[in-house]
Amino acid sequence: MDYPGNLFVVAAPSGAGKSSLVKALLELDSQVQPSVSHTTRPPRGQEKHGREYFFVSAQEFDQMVLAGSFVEWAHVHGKRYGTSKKMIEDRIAQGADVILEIDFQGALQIKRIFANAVLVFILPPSWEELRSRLERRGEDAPHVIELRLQNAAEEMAKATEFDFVIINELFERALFDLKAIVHAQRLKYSAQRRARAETFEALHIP
Ligand SMILES: Nc1nc2c(ncn2[C@@H]2O[C@H](COP(=O)(O)OP(=O)(O)O)[C@@H](O)[C@H]2O)c(=O)[nH]1
Ligand SMILES: Nc1ncnc2c1ncn2[C@@H]1O[C@H](COP(=O)(O)OP(=O)(O)O)[C@@H](O)[C@H]1O
Repeated sequence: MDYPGNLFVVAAPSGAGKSSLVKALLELDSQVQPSVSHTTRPPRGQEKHGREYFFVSAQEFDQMVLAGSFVEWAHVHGKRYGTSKKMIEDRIAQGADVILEIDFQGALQIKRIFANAVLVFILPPSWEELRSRLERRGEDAPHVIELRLQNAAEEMAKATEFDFVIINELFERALFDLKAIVHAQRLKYSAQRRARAETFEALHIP
């Protein structure tokens, strides 16, 4: 499918820093809009319904699956998470750039549907640092942190299937890399559209 806006997908193991990086990007770049997913996991301390996620019951999630409302959805860390079709299609059709913060299963599904989507994987600098970031964040119970660390190895093995990998050691450096990817994709896409318009004009295709 071809839309005027770009689609960026950021995935990472829990605690690698993807939410912090995406939040910082959104503050710097008003052309990028977030996609707010639906989830069956409970909200954390400061999270608000409709801002970080739409927090829904398992039944509400089932209804959305049955209604075909998700462009992708997946089981992650024992809960379900999904991206609503309307949320992204409306925005990229209007020319906005949309960024999805989803897991690797969702990212690979998105790439099958939107071939132009740019997939970025965020890695932590080390296992020790990943654990200490999850502990310092202080939002998850110890057993939840253990489950997230157990899942991290399988998730990180998928990094090779992504278009870009960023190592989030120094935050500002990682943010610079993410901004550069967004900028490069915009330039590439606008050059492609210009070339196509010129070809159509030369061939007298309206
Ligand atoms: N497939 C899919 N994954 C999602 C979606 N929304 C969030 N996730 C992923 O679910 C995982 C857990 O997210 P969350 O509970 O917020 O924990 P965090 O990764 O520690 O911030 C992360 O890998 C998210 O990227 C979605 O709509 N679809
Ligand atoms: N480069 C970094 N150096 C040190 N701490 C970081 C860095 N990036 C993020 N953090 C911190 O690590 C914790 C996890 O980050 P978060 O963005 O919530 O990760 P994710 O969304 O990938 O689960 C947060 O407390 C965040 O402030």
